[in-house]
This record gives sequence, C-alpha cells and structure tokens, in this order.
Amino acid sequence: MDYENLTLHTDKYQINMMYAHWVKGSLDEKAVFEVYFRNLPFGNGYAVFAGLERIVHYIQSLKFGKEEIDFLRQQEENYSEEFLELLQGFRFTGNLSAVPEGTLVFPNEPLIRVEARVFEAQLIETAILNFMNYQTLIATKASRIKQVAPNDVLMEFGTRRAQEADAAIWGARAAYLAGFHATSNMRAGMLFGIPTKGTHAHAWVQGHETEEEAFRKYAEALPDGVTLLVDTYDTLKSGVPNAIKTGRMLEGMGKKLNAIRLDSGDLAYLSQEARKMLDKAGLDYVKIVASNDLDENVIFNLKAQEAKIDMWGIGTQLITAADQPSLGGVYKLVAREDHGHYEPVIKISGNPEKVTNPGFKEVYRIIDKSTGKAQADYLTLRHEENIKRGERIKLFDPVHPYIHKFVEDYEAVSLLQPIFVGGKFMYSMPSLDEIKQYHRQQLHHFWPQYLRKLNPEIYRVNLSVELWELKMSLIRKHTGQ
Ligand SMILES: Nc1ncnc2c1ncn2[C@@H]1O[C@H](COP(=O)(O)OP(=O)(O)OP(=O)(O)O)[C@@H](O)[C@H]1O
Ligand SMILES: O=P(O)(O)OC[C@H]1O[C@H](OP(=O)(O)OP(=O)(O)O)[C@H](O)[C@@H]1O
Ligand SMILES: O=C(O)c1cccnc1
Repeated sequence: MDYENLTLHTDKYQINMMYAHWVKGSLDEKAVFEVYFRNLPFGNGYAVFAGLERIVHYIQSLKFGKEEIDFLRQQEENYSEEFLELLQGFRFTGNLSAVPEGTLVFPNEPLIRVEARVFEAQLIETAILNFMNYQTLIATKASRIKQVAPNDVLMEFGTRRAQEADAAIWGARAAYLAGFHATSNMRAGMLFGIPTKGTHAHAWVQGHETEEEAFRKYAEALPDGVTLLVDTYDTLKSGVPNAIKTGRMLEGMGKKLNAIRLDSGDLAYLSQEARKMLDKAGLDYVKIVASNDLDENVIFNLKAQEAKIDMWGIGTQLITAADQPSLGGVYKLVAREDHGHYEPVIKISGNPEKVTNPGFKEVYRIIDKSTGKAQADYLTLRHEENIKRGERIKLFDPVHPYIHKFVEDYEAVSLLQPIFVGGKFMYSMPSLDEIKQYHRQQLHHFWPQYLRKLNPEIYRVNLSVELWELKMSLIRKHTGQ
C-alpha cells in the first residue's frame, strides 16, 4: 500500500462530479474557485495563512496509479474504463494563485484562487481545504500565544496529543512560522529544519532510586546545557534543591545547568520561589521552563501574577486548537466558462454575510503611505485598473455600505501570487525561516488594535464599487427583484 499517494485524498462527490463532466462532455470547461473563510478563529483579529507548501507538493504529486485506478474500478462498477484510462494521464494543468504563507488574512477574501478545467479544479478542493484549514488554524493559535509572550522561548510539545502524525508535524511547522522557536518533534526538525529542544520525562526520575541520583546521571550523560524536571516528588523541598546540587556539580565539571522545568502545581508561586532559590545559590543563569496544559490565556494570567518563567512548553492546547478545533474555510465557484468567456456566479443566502462575492477577483492590501500601516483589504474584479494606477478609491463596508471613506495616498499590495501557471510551478518557494521573518514583518503593518487578543478591532475587507454593483445585479437576477 502506498500511504504517500494523496490523489484519492478527496471526497467521493468530487469523483462523481468529474465523472458526470466526463460523460456530459463538459470536463474541459474552465472554472474559477476561491478559497476563503467567513469567521476568524479564537475571537482573534486576524488569521495567519499557512498550508501552501503542502498544497504545492500535493499538486505536483497528483497521480492516479494502479492502486488508485483498481480501487475506483472496485468501488463503482459503472465507471467506464475509458474514464479510468483518462485518469491515468491526469495532472494539474491550470492556474493557482495564493497569498504567501505567514500573511495576515481576514474573512471573506480569496486566499487561494484556482482557475482550471472544472475536471481538475473539482478533484483538488478537498485536500486544499484540509491542508489550509488546519495549518492556518494552528499558525493563528501560535501567533496568539506569541503575542502574550513575545520575548520568551516558545517550544511546541504537542505531538503525543495531536490528531495523528501529519497534524503533529505540519502543526509544528505552522507554530514555528508564527513565532515559536522550537519543536520537540524530531521528524518535524528533520523535514523542515525547525530547531529541536527537549528536557526529560518523569520516567527518568521515577526510574532511579532517588531524584538526586537521577539528575546527576542525566547531567553527566548528556552534553552541556541540560534541563531538569523538578516536580516528580516535591518541587520546592526536593526538586529544586536537587537541581541546585546538580548545577553546582556541573560547574565543578566546567559545564552549566541550562534550566529547570515545572510541570504541575501553581506555576506562578513555584516559579517565583524556585527563582529565589536558584539566585540565592548563585545559579541566576539557570532558566525556568513551564509546561502543563498551557495556552495563551494561562500564560497571560501567569505573567499578570509575575511568574518567573523564561521558556514555555506548549502541547495539547496548541496542536489541537482546543478552544476551536476547526477553521471553516470553503472553496466556492465564482466564475464559469461560457462560450469562451467567464460568467460570474453567486451563491445566495438569507444571511447577507454568506452571499458569495462573484467573479474573477484580485485582492489588495491598502497601505497608507504616510504611516506604513494597512487600512483595509480591497477586492476588485480582475480587469479593474484604477487601483493599479493608484487612483482615489472608495472604501466601504459591504454589509453596511453607507459606512465609507475615500483614500488616495496608498500603496496597493497585491496579495495573490501566481503559484502554478498552466500547470507549471512558477513560484520561488521561500524557506521556512524566510516565511517566519515575513510573518514578523507582516505584523508591523497593522495597528495594535487589530492584533490584540481580546475584542480586537475589526479590520475591513472592502469591495470595489464595480464588484459591489455586480454582486447586487446578480442578487437581483436570482431573487427576481
Ligand atoms: N498560578 C496559576 N494561575 C493560573 N493557572 C495556573 C497557575 N498555575 C498553573 N496553572 C494552570 O492550571 C492548570 C492546572 O491543571 P491541573 O490542576 O490539572 O494541574 P496540576 O494538578 O497542577 O498538575 P497535574 O494534575 O498535571 O499533576 C494547568 O492548565 C496549569 O497550566
Ligand atoms: O500539557 P501539554 O501542553 O500537552 O504539554 C506537554 C505535556 O506532555 C508531557 O506530559 P506527559 O504526562 O505526557 O508526560 P511526562 O511524564 O513527561 O510528564 C509534559 O510533561 C507536558 O505536561
Ligand atoms: O521535552 C519535553 O520536556 C517534552 C516534550 C514533549 C512533551 N512533553 C515534554
């Protein structure tokens, strides 16, 4: 069994639609789909886009091999052999544009745009959403954690509690690009070049006659810079005193104890007491690591209590996005080919926020030239030129169109970058460290009120007048008004 081939990592209805397009002869008609989400996760003011690297690899590796074809034949006896033969030569030949990983993104703006034969565009929906939704969610969660501990060392410890192996490694990558420093997952370290860090488990202490002996042997065995877990028996009465003894022993050997780790109890109180004890013993250079079901709220609270914690090990809450386990990203048809040109399409809903924005669009970030800060994102139809020429534009809220303003001294940054053109990979994929740096720069483009963790200001995603008018005319057409 080839566990690596993700070509059938799709919902059956995609194959059904592909089959119907093939039977009806419409498989070569072009379609334009956009990926976006409607609501920000965790009550945050922004999301951090991630998942593109995996999407690229997935698109490049698409292949219906023998196993996939045999499986389809066995699933549906009625699939014609001719259709299965066609699938054997399948590859992505369309255009795909996306915002770069690490970009701050907002509801209802296209993050990925697929323009391809409907036959191809349909197959890839499920996997694209799967990768983008999860990785964007975890990068956003990690970014929230980073906001509350901007100067501390953040370590991702989640693998054991992650929703399986793929989530662990891609989650570790998402956390790193959004500001984490390291992961405990060695495979994520090997695959992505993320720095790895680790302490030791309670088992190491329990597996020795005494805690003191456990610490001594561990410190002797490992290279310089170990971290000792001090809460197995009694943090202040035994763990910290034994760590101090070990620290002194290491000094005698010309080495240094790096840190102690607290993994239970009142982390504020224990870290303050441990700090005093370490400082009094002359070990003021020894850092304090905390772990135990941490998230941005607990860390924020611990800081308010003046906890003396320098490094944070964060697992379950981050890797499972425990307070909101999914991002509701969608893949919606916005235009279809009709006699050689694109016909914009809309999906109507009773809820105005759910009515889709029709047509082949571009998305721009409007940066105020005098402040360097983002004012709003702006969706246009692809042919609109005035924004490219820097002409005065009207920004108005699509749900409350009477709220508007005009802007002129701006730079319009086009967010969607060409990734595949005619099936050819055209993007120069940044390294993970470049993505991390780009994400950091992104944050500087936003006023703090959009970035705060609690009740952030809403950053606006506006429509051009032309796009708005198109949307209104399609709504009128389909509702018979
Ligand atoms: N001073 C503090 N203020 C707020 N939250 C804290 C503080 N100290 C610890 N916490 C958090 O409170 C929760 C405590 O969980 P729990 O009661 O299960 O841990 P514990 O009993 O200390 O340890 P364990 O059950 O793992 O031995 C954890 O999420 C921890 O990070
Ligand atoms: O709490 P999280 O944010 O998920 O962080 C990871 C947790 O995993 C480990 O505990 P575990 O009980 O699995 O093993 P241990 O014996 O090393 O404590 C570690 O000690 C942390 O408490
Ligand atoms: O290195 C650690 O301390 C660690 C790693 C994973 C999970 N819990 C702890």
